[in-house]
Amino acid sequence: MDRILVAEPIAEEGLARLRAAARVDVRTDLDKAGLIAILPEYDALIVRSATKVTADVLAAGTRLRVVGRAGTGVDNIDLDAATRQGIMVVNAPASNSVAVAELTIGLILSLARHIPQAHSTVVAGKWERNRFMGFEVRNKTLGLVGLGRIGAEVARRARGLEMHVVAYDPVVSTERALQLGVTLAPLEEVLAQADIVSLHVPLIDSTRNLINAMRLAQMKRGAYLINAARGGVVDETALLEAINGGHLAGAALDTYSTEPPVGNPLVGHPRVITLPHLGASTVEAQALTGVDVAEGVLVALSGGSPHYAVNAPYIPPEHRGLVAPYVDLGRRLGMLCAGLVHDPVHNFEIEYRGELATVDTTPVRLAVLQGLLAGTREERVTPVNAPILARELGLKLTEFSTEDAGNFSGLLVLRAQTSDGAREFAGTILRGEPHVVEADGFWVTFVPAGPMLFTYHRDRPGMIGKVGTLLGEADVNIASMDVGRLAPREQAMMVLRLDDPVPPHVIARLREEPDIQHATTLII
Ligand SMILES: NC(=O)C1=CN([C@@H]2O[C@H](COP(=O)(O)OP(=O)(O)OC[C@H]3O[C@@H](n4cnc5c(N)ncnc54)[C@H](O)[C@@H]3O)[C@@H](O)[C@H]2O)C=CC1
Ligand SMILES: O=C(O)C(=O)COP(=O)(O)O
Repeated sequence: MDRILVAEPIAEEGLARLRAAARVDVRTDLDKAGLIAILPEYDALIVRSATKVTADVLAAGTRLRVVGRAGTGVDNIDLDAATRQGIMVVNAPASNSVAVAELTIGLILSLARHIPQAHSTVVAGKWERNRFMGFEVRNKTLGLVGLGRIGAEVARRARGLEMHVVAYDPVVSTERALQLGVTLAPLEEVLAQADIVSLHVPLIDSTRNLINAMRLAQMKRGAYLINAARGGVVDETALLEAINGGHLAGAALDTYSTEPPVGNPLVGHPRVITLPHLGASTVEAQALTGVDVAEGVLVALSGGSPHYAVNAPYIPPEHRGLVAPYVDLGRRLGMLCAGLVHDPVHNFEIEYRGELATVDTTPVRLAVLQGLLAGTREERVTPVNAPILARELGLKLTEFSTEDAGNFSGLLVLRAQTSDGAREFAGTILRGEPHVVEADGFWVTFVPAGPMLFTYHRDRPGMIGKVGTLLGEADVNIASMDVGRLAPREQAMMVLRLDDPVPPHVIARLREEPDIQHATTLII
């Protein structure tokens, strides 16, 4: 049974799903050294934003197949290191958008009416009704930087408050913006027009310190900044200067460059509202997040295609039933080809025929690459790191589709082009199970699974008996057998599926047979 380490609090709904399918340990007490010490025992790790899943943490996860982020931002996970190690990263980005948007509206109104500051004075026994003159947000302009899931939810709600909304987002279409009642504009115009600017971009290389001194200077004098995205998007020193210098009226922050923001001079500033990264902290968002991340992690552990995979392709539900068995077949076909073709290969070709020609076959390609590389590397090869490894090796792959699949509904063909010509392997799905129908140019039919023996031999009476006797003497049980040949008494291939691995001395004996040119055993 798979073991899952949950390193930060997630909702009971999510834990229940995980516990139904795996052994789950909730350990929210671990520091980095403690995490590294126990991670080798786990197949999956689940975190929120506080755990830094750095390259050295991932390196300790020798069994780790998936990291689940119970939330949206994955800036605390070293995605490159995870990808290189073949570890899938999944998150739950659809679950907390409304929670963050509602908090943002709370911050807009808090800034406009000084709600937190006024509350503190009453608690302190004061009654200062003239000190906290506010302004109405109606007819004011909200500038959004990032109009993705959260930005869009904020826009809808701000429109309900009768605000004008302008936004900068390099990928959002004008149609989408129009639907939301938002005017798109370049970043400097958004900053110049807005009375309140709110950030809703991910922390990635291109957004780090996006809101720097120059951008802050482009903001309207007396405007406010809200950051419930990530601290690293704002140059916090420049922000403090902009507030102290009087260019900005204030700010509201939920996120900081370092969390908790110990020693951060913005904390405690009379014109800065500070929250302890509460954007996602609603009962509803946490319940959804827990369930989404649990599902993603469990699908990843089962070798499937999770909905929210950050570093792996996603198969749309309508194609899943069709594509999933070919993903399995692709990996096995790749292993078979790598196991039987030992000549240098100039180029691999994948041909998708019949029903496969109509769907997105990216996951099949990744699985073929995984199969081709699986036996050649010290590190684990998965669909996540297979493309990087293939690129590093200079492996060339071309793909094409053909609608015709002969008598099959779909056919996956893998061809290895060598200087001696093409070596062809093909498979299909029969009764829901992957079957090879062509192995190295021979028409044989078998399920590629478990210990297998392949002989390349001359078709002669008694060959099958000889091989059977040798295996029998070594107590190797034969599960199934098939023979393909180019012509009677010509070149042939025998394929045996076995219940037990073939001992090396049996292979050596087979290779001594004058009519057997090659005998190879593979475990697929
Ligand atoms: N405070 C909190 O507790 C939470 C914070 N977040 C943060 O909010 C971020 C956004 O979340 P979603 O809206 O769900 O992500 P999303 O991916 O749906 O939207 C992000 C948008 O930012 C845009 N963008 C990227 N670079 C940009 C740039 N340089 N300028 C302007 N726009 C740019 C993208 O095109 C995209 O439309 C997350 O990555 C996370 O860091 C998310 C959830 C909770
Ligand atoms: O989902 C996100 O990106 C968040 O920032 C929420 O973080 P949290 O899960 O509350 O640590």
